[in-house]
Amino acid sequence: MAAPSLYLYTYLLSCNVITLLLVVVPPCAGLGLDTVRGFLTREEDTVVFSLIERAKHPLNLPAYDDRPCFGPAGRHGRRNGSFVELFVRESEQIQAKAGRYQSQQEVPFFQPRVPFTLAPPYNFTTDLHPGAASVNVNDAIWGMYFNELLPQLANNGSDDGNYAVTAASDLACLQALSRRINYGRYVAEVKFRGDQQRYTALIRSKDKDALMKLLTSQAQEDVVKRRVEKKAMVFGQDVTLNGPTETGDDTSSQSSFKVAPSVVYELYDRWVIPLTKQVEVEYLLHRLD
Ligand SMILES: C=C(O[C@@H]1C=C(C(=O)O)C=C[C@H]1O)C(=O)O
Repeated sequence: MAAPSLYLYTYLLSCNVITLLLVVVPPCAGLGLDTVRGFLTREEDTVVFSLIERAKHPLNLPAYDDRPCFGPAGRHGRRNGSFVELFVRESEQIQAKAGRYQSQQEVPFFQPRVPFTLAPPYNFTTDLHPGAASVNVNDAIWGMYFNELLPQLANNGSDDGNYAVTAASDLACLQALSRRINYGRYVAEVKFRGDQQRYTALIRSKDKDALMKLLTSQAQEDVVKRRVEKKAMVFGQDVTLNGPTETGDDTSSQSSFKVAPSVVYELYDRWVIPLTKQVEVEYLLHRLD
């Protein structure tokens, strides 16, 4: 049985067919720049809606206190992070058990402690290079979300004690942002496959600046920022059956939208796009591992 395949292999190799196949056919066809950009465009909807949801609630500061007056005490009587941290950690555990992180598109903020047992296994596609697949910037996303974005997002109402609902909204925002930003791994994979020679040279010389320059498209970034600002205007209107929508034409003030479109623009400008590009560079640096 083995002999014919060995002969065939030797014959194909001698014709350089295998080498040709390996070079011309990428290991996972079907992933292209249009496809990955289409994914990012759809993710914008999820990000904007999650921000609109969180903006319904007041800040609810006690939920973010590292020494909360509620929640289980940790070992030696020490508190185990804030209520929100606990909420995210435990929610991720059940989602890990249900298989969420079997997909490479999903990256948890905390290491899952439990095996995936709740659902039948699914054969997720593995488009990423194994040596680079674990690259992510979830720590930076966590800090940015709580320190920079949330204070601009939450409404000005007083504490309503509804911490579980507030934390669930935070989790939705964090997961949407994480999926969007860490999807930079897929974008980088596509760009690498599209220009292997140039990327390989820069990866070998570990030239981060040149990699950043090569993967950047300023025109695309401008489109993305203007589009998310517009989505915040369109999705953030009050819809009524009588006459035109009550708010939301381009001349309305920022405060008449559920989330200020300028906050969404700035979020993408200062954080989402730069962090996505950071993921792309980090991924590429491990692309030949
Ligand atoms: C994601 C891409 O790579 C970079 C990052 C972008 C983004 O985060 O939206 C947009 C353009 C590029 O500078 C891309 O080319 O689409």
